[in-house]
Amino acid sequence: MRISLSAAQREAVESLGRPVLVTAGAGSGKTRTLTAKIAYLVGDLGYDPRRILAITFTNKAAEEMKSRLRQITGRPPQDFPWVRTFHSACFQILKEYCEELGYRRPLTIHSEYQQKVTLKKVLAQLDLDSKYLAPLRSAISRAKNSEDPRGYLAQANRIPRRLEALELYNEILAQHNAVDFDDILGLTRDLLARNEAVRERCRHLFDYVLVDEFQDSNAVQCRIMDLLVRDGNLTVVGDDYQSIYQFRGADPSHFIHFPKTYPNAHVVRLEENYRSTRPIVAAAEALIAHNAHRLEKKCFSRRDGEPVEVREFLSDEQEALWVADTCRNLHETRGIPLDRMAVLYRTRFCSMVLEQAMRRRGVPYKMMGGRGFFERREVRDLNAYLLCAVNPRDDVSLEQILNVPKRGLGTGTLKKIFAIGGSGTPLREKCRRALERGLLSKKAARSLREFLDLLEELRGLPPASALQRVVEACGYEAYLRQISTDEDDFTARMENIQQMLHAASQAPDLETYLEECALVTEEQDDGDDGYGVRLSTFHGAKGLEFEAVFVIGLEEGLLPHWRSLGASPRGGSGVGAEGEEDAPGLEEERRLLYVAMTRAEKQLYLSHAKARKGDLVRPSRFLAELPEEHVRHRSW
Ligand SMILES: Nc1ncnc2c1ncn2[C@@H]1O[C@H](COP(=O)(O)OP(=O)(O)OP(=O)(O)O)[C@@H](O)[C@H]1O
Repeated sequence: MRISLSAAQREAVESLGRPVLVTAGAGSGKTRTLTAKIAYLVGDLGYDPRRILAITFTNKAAEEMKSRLRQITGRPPQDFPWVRTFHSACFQILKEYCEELGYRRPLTIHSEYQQKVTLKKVLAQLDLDSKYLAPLRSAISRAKNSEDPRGYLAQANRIPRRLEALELYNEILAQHNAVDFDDILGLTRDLLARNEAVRERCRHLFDYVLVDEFQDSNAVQCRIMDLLVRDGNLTVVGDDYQSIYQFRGADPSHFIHFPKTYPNAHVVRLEENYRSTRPIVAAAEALIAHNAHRLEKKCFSRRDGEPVEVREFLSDEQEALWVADTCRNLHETRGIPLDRMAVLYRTRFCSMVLEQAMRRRGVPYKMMGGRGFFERREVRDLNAYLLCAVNPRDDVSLEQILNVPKRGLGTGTLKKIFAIGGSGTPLREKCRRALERGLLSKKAARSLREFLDLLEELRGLPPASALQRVVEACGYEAYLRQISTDEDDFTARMENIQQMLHAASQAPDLETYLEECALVTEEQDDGDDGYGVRLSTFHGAKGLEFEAVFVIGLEEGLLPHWRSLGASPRGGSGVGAEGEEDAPGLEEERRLLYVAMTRAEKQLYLSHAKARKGDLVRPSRFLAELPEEHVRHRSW
């Protein structure tokens, strides 16, 4: 099968022999072009698909790309082992060479939960208030994604003793023979940069490198890419207008300066938008033109359509009811399926009023980006058993399940166990010593012995059997009944376990299963399934498209968000006269609105209320930047 391509898309596909930068607008077929290029390399030019590294933004996008490649080339997904996210690709390298960095095999990845538990311990050891947990976690994450982590952290002066905290945190990770999500990139960069033999071996793994969503790459990712590419065999694709992860360290300047970094680069522009109508594209273009930092391109659409509608409401409740009514109306009068409509908002709290309105009006809806699957309690608990089986030094996981479900190890018993040995003694060892020394009651000792034996037994089992064994041996179902709020909650949790069993049955061994879990932990659950209007944050809607889109809450303080401007919640102190605001922050907020607007194919509604959460608010300044000829204003 061949994909039909425009002349510009074909130019991007067939350009070889030097680095290619595809700078493209929203809905211009970026992913389509990248997939077509891989198919071209493999099908037309005879490249070995196993030697093509193609980086996607999410694991889901990697799966979609492989399934698309199967349709086009007829080759199964396992023929494309290097279609992966940056983290997943780097972890393949890191786990192979981890001994060079002083780790043992298997190297494990600490999840968000494990990271938080460890950081709480760090704060306690340094006598720091627990209020520093969130700021410390994000500062460490950003530091690890920068070129100079200690230098970066030194500036985060809101957090006392932060450099010591970083050191202690890294020490604990090393004791657990684990890395965190951000280390995966930083350590791979260090490995490739400092170890010439490893670098050469890794560079010769790939004949061609492609990167999707390049605008959201950070400094470390760009450096890794640079270290892996040979002979200019590189194509990056992206849209700097859609860079919305600066708060996480992404830096669109790598994209913007690509032609400077690679002076022989071939730049291809994809400017035709195949998704949205002309008024939508024109409105989004006019908005983004207010950003000073961007690569020039002229996006257009050939499809006619209705103007973008801007609505004003008295309150957020009124806005939400109108959205619910209009969704129903669009469904009944125009036949638009509810799951082809989306309501998008800047921050999560906006969804509460919306959900109430949807329920009142009986409009089915589906929240996107809820708690990630792997962060749910039952999933976390059961995986912790497997983590302990694989890594006897994973104290965080062991502590988590030592008495879950309850196995008669009371607080007194646990205290005795924890007191054995020094802080460097692994918890598993402490448990063993407690048994040897006969410190526990008969009942507690029997229970602990059974628990440790179970962990040993799990080691040798295939992943699905290991999970099943934990559920049975620990009476996990009965435990879930106790903690579930009602029958529906219990059923949902049991379904999650079924889902885990299915995922586990696809993995060849425990290590691979756990690695895959850890690598998707950071991704949001996208709520693909189920019928109903999609409710999502702007960030969660990245890459998606809907026939009708409602962008709500276009008010100062919410968009641009006060935090992005360095202001206070009510817009008071912090922001001075115009020009004093944080310009990069403001530009990122504008890009966020650009992303939200360009999700719409045919209908786009932008709305704001005069009062939100009971506070009086002003319309967003971005509304005044939209072109009058493509906008229709309506008030309540
Ligand atoms: N040459 C083409 N002919 C017809 N339709 C196309 C063409 N290229 C892309 N499309 C369609 O345009 C829509 C947008 O494509 P795609 O999702 O790949 O764009 P994108 O650039 O990744 O979008 P965004 O960055 O906004 O998420 C899709 O529905 C796709 O099928």
